Amino acid sequence: MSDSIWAVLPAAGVGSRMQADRPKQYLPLKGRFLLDHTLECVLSYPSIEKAVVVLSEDDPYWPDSQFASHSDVIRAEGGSERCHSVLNGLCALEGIASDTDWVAVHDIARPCLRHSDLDLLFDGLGDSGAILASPTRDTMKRGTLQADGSVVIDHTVERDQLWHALTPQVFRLGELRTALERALADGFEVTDEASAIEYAGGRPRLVSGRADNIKVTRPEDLALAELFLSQH
Ligand SMILES: Nc1ccn([C@@H]2O[C@H](COP(=O)(O)OP(=O)(O)OP(=O)(O)O)[C@@H](O)[C@H]2O)c(=O)n1
Ligand SMILES: C[C@](O)(CO)[C@H](O)COP(=O)(O)O
Repeated sequence: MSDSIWAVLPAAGVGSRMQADRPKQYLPLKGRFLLDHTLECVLSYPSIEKAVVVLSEDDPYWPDSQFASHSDVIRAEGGSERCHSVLNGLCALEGIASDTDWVAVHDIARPCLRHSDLDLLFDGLGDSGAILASPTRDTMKRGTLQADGSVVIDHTVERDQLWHALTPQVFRLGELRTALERALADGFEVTDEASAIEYAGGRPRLVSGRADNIKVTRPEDLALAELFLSQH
């Protein structure tokens, strides 16, 4: 790829679903912070120039990261939701990166990413960018919440071409920043970068990636991440 590639790593979440005593990105995983595994993968990928790590303003753990003083790490301040943190991260690249450069947004909470998947992703970029994704393996149901708090099946979702959106998600820096700003200004809910690009009329590609590129979200995910990392 001729254009430069930059990374933005949203890492300002509180990890409430993890029910831990600290944000999940700072939980121990194979002898180091979970986020240090993610940073090692991203910063060791030759084509990535620098990584913007988006941290909570009051993050007390970061100075103990192995990458706290790394020369290819740029810090940015997190926002109230993931999309705001990502936008802050994109803005931190202004004056450093060109609007036509590629930016790869990757959840810090996905430590099992492999370089082989990054190769596939960057080789598979379309004009509107691309995201790593994994085809659903299970029958998918749409539920309806009942008055008594139970959930009943409303219908079975057509499974053909149904994918789990993963990260990294890769777009042109200026295009993504503009799409995010517009979606947020319009009050459109943005849970991943592709949804903002879609809202702006873009049609990002889905690049099939490994299903073990999990986002550590719930307590049981940590042991799974440890198993997957042991297979690297
Ligand atoms: N305001 C926020 C919220 C989330 N994130 C980051 O976005 C990624 C995906 O979000 P998620 O898995 O939901 O993390 P949390 O928001 O921390 O988890 P929870 O929803 O359980 O609180 C994580 O790397 C998280 O650190 C962020 O940078 N800024
Ligand atoms: C970006 C993402 O990881 C793609 O699946 C997901 O949307 C993040 O959602 P979260 O609720 O912020 O974890």
